[in-house]
Amino acid sequence: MTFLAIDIGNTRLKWSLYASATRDAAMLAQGVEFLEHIEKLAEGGWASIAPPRHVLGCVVAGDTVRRRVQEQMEQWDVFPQWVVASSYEAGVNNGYDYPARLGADRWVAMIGAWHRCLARGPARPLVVVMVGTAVTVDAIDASGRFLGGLILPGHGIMLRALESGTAGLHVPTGNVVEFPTNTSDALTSGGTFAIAGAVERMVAHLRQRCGAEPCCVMTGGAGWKMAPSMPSQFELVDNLLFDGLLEMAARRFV
Ligand SMILES: Nc1ncnc2c1ncn2[C@@H]1O[C@H](COP(=O)(O)OP(=O)(O)O)[C@@H](O)[C@H]1O
Ligand SMILES: CC(C)(COP(=O)(O)O)[C@@H](O)C(=O)NCCC(=O)O
Ligand SMILES: [K+]
Repeated sequence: MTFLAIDIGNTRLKWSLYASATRDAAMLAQGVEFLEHIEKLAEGGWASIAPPRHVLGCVVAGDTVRRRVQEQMEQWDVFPQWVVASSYEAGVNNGYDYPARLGADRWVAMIGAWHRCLARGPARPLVVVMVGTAVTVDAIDASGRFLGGLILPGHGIMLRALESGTAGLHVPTGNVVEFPTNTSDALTSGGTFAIAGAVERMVAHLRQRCGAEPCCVMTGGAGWKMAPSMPSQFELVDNLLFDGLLEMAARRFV
């Protein structure tokens, strides 16, 4: 009864195989593939795993990528399900104007984070930050309603935008410092504090809106880069998307 969870972002595909589609399932195998290399999954990471009984994935990288990944599953007799954000799932209400237009990865991350915080105590408002190709900063109130969220460029996109829009900003990666005194540090610190600042504003807005201190969770491939510069209450969670997919799978595949 193994279960394969897949998270396809705009840069990388992440997958995780579980012994069952249940909340505390044992993880059997995990892998990461850059989108340029997803044709190799069937003969690479997925060649040696037992055929999964269920597959649930979220994809924000477009239909062509999704089809290419599905082709890699033809060796198995399984019909993958792909998450589409809806108006309600797994305890979370979706306040987006058009619920289905919310990125599936944001929806899954919020559901994972919501249950993670609930497992620790009474419901609190929640801020979920995902630092991937883009950065998203999403807010949920203490009743489980997604109130709305921010989308920002990620580190790579910010740097490329500055490089292509100016004549003099082609420099190596720098360090994050409070008062940068060279171009490299100025660019790296600018990007990092742009993200940290947006996050601080969202935490403040949510605290004000709900009148309670939010639970704060961060995830994503570039989360470790942001961690030292984040407001102190943030917890970095590597498997948040997979936690969310497991929550959903436990309800779908019973
Ligand atoms: N080893 C790495 N290789 C490439 N990018 C990395 C690596 N470690 C962290 N990153 C950062 O993580 C981002 C990709 O994170 P990820 O969560 O996989 O994004 P997405 O979900 O959008 O595909 C990259 O934009 C990069 O900034
Ligand atoms: C905001 C995103 C581009 C983030 O993508 P990622 O950085 O995870 O690759 C993705 O969630 C997306 O395409 N969302 C759809 C638009 C929306 O959420 O409003
Ligand atoms: K992502």
